[in-house]
Amino acid sequence: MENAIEVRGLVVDRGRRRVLHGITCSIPGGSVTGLLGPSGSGKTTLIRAIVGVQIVRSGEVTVLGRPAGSAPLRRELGYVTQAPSVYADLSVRENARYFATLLGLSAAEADRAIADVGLAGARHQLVGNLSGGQRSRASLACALIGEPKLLVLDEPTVGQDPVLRADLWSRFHELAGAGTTLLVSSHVMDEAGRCDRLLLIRDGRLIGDDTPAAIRTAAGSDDLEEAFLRLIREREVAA
Ligand SMILES: Nc1ncnc2c1ncn2[C@@H]1O[C@H](COP(=O)(O)OP(=O)(O)OP(=O)(O)O)[C@@H](O)[C@H]1O
Repeated sequence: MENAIEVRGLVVDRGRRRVLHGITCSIPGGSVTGLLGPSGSGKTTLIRAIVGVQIVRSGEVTVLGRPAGSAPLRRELGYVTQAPSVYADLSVRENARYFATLLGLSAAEADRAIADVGLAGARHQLVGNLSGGQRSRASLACALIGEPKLLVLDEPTVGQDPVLRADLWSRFHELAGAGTTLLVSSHVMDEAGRCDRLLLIRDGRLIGDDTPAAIRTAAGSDDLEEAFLRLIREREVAA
């Protein structure tokens, strides 16, 4: 399958610190790729470079065949940040309909996205009165409107209960089955096994880029958390 994202030699400095040290990876189209790593390892920075809002020191990021951040990508890409980006003083439905209108889409598209994230029952509630997990889902619904070709989700399952998390992951795979590419960051290792591919990042360097099965085999552990730790130790020994 063709790659939806190509990252070559990406170096990013934030403040006075180098936070990405020459990342190179490819993300195949129509797949769910997990971006896993500890807090502060550079996941959000890599995501920001992919969505085109990060100043980069050097390297190249190509998204759907165009340089990251190019204007035509705006309609092709849905980005959900860690902080929900919805209006607190509007209802779930008003938010979704507002985003649909911006894209020239119908109210029905907005309602479908709300149902997709399991918020149909709360559609008339003000976003400001929702729980944190519901607010994240409202944000996700707005990103789903218009069926973007690429969905970049920064920790979308934080604060969700196990049933909803499972539902969201099923939805991600349905979307991928229909051709959407998803890049999903998480620091929850039990979610890693749900991805088609994994990018493991630590201290701004990629230490794994493969399927969960291949990462388990390479590290000699069925447990992905343990496999990740072994990969870290191997690199420390080699350094
Ligand atoms: N605006 C900024 N100015 C300076 N340094 C920053 C800035 N934003 C992030 N950093 C630093 O860049 C590094 C990578 O941060 P990043 O947010 O990409 O990590 P992360 O893996 O997404 O973490 P988390 O899982 O906690 O969200 C961290 O060391 C962080 O302190």
